[in-house]
Amino acid sequence: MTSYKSLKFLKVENVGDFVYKVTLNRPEKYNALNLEIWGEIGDCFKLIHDDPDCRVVILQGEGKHFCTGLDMSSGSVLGMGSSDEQDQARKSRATRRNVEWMQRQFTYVDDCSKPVLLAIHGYCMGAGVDLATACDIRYASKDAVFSVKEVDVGMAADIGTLNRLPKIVGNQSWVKDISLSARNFPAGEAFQFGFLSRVFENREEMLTEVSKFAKLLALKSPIAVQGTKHILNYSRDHNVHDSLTYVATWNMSQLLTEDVFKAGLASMSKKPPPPFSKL
Ligand SMILES: CCC/C=C/C=C/C(=O)SCCNC(=O)CCNC(=O)[C@H](O)C(C)(C)COP(=O)(O)OP(=O)(O)OC[C@H]1O[C@@H](n2cnc3c(N)ncnc32)[C@H](O)[C@@H]1OP(=O)(O)O
Repeated sequence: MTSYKSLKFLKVENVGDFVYKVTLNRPEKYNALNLEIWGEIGDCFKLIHDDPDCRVVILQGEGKHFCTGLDMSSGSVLGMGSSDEQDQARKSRATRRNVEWMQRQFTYVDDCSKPVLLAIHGYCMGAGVDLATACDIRYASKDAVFSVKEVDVGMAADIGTLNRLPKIVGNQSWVKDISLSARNFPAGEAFQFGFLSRVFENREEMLTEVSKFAKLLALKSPIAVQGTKHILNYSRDHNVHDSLTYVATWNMSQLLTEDVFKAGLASMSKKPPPPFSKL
């Protein structure tokens, strides 16, 4: 069974106060994603999903860059699981399975019950952008450079960017501009179009501020925070009517939490929130 300690390319730290820090840890390759690290991302966020000691995650990259995308030296990712003896249809099915597996690993981040705050520095390319779109809140330092690089390596991006990014920024024209051209664009532009929440002068300042924000979220009711992420994701993927029906049903049970009373009392008396039970 996977544990945090068994992960080779991801460093997972419980930094206290219910905050976990997850670091892509392959700095000598600028955190390029081979299949092992790809799978570890999924394994890690599956664990975090049910971990009562974690209420908020900070995701970052070790070294000079956050992530330069797919590991271009790891051979044909797409051919995995197929053999020369197979006919074309069977080979194609294997390709489909591989792409879906890769998509799933990032979807574990999107579906993770805990909010994932992403701190980007340096390059964020290709699969790095795919991963970023699966996170809940994105920050970057001024030095960050982005590229939806896939067109320049001969493919349509298929791990999330083309699916999630338009919903994040709500601007098809800009998404097509950056995705068709595969051009580099700076953090300021990513902020301007709504991909980032904030841009910081440097990485150090970003990590300090993101840690403060993570601690703030972790002090709040986990029932309320996790419910809010879940409902926002649901409403992103459904129409307003269905989403209203869903949140009414969700809150049939979740409004019965003791947290409503505890948080409400603290809020009314202008006191800091009380400690909430683990979830
Ligand atoms: C079904 C598939 C679904 C997934 C699709 C995903 C697609 C994508 O992610 S597209 C984007 C792919 N990434 C790239 O094309 C970037 C490739 N890297 C570069 O262009 C340069 O490394 C870069 C401009 C980022 C930096 O250049 P610089 O001169 O500063 O450094 P380098 O000497 O090139 O790199 C340092 C070492 O890191 C290795 N490396 C960096 N990125 C990758 C990568 N993506 N894949 C494999 N290796 C990478 C680089 O080879 C150097 O290693 P070494 O030679 O051992 O020192």
